[in-house]
Amino acid sequence: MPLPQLFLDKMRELLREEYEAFAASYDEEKAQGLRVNPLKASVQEFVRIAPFALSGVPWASEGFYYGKEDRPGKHPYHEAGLIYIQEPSAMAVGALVNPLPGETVLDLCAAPGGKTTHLAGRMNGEGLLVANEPHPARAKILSQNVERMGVRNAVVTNEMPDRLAERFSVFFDRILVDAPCSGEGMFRKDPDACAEWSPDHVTMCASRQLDILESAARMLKPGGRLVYSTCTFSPEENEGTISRFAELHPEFALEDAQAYEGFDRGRADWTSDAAPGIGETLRLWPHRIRGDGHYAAVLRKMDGEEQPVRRKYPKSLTDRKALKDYFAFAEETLTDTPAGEFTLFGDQLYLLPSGMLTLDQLKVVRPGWHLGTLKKNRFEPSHALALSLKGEEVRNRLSLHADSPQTFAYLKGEALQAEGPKGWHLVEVDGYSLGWGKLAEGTLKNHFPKGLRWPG
Ligand SMILES: C[S@@+](CC[C@H](N)C(=O)[O-])C[C@H]1O[C@@H](n2cnc3c(N)ncnc32)[C@H](O)[C@@H]1O
Repeated sequence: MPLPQLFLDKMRELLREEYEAFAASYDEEKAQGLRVNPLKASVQEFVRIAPFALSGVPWASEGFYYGKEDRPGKHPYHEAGLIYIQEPSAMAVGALVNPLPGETVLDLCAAPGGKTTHLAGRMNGEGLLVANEPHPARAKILSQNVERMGVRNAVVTNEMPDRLAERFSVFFDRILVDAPCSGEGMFRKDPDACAEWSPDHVTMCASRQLDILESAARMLKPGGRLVYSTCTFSPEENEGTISRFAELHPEFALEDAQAYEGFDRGRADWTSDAAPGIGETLRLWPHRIRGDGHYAAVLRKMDGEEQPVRRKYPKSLTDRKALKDYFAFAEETLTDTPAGEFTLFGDQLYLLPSGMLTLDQLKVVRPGWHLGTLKKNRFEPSHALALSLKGEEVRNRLSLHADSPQTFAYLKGEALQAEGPKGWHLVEVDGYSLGWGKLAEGTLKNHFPKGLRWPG
């Protein structure tokens, strides 16, 4: 699709002598990236077993470029949640948020989950991660990715930012606003962004970004870190949005966003009344690095009110009778029973991450770690539970190799022949959990979810 002429004219004016190199980058092959999921495997472990031509992405320790011939998205390791396919520049953002285990973190515009799963990996299952996405269908995909990556401590909500801000005022240590934008950096892969582009659309995006940041500001604790990012070049949505926000919020200061070779800085001369520190923000250009276009700013909330309201925490489910079948399953199948604050959504049983507030009256896709379904007189474990378990946490497992025909048969939904005790078995690929099977009389009934099965 041809690029909008008004866009090209504007870029020519901004970039001057660099414009030709920039324009030529749209005809070059896109850099392909994947990120290793440390909840499943260490980077060293993955590099040892991966059948791909990998080379490191300099700005993210978990990130790699892969070869032209590689198809990591179609490998069993992808189903096992060992990897997330992510555009390399996008990995710079999660690295800037850099949450620590135990912190309270919000990803406000999170679908499909590239950055959320990056943050979850760095949190190592400790603390609370709220991943929000207002678009319902996209929120569902976000939740599926959170599950595939075996994340235990995430809640997925489907709300507008201002609704979340009412509940979570002054609550988070770190917030990421990976804002909806005009997507100029994605024109190569997203023809819709290209077709939708207009100067008015850029203006509308900038105004929406400011609204989203306004809600984020209300939810951040004093001392907390706010990271703002876009995948567009327009100064209105980058230096412009951040400068307007800084004008309205003197309690926020821009901090130095760590730059790597080839990264550029935000341009004070590309917006009116540039915020002090706009030169500490980052611009990633496709003609300067191996990756798409991005912008990122790191802000710190220097002061502000402390926790203003009485918090409402969820009522815990104490009905041991309702949980009886779950505990029986766990005792029989797992070496250690996951426990804590349980909650039921219909017949679906979840464990809430610790420190979570009540989710009453909010739209929630996933209130925590999905354990499974309470059926009549029995408990059926979820796929999410399988993917979050390590082999040693399960009594019975069926270990397969990535290139074994049995692995592909399992992924297609076929039953497998197997020996062992009757009951639930964790199916693993090279030691990484892939899903459940239920064994009886030498046949392992396939519980790999129907919607995820590979074509036969
Ligand atoms: C750039 S994408 C996020 C990509 C995501 N962070 C990732 O790494 O996979 C922006 C997201 O913001 C969502 N969005 C649209 N309007 C929004 C709003 N008013 N508030 C919050 N998010 C919004 C879009 O549906 C989209 O999923």
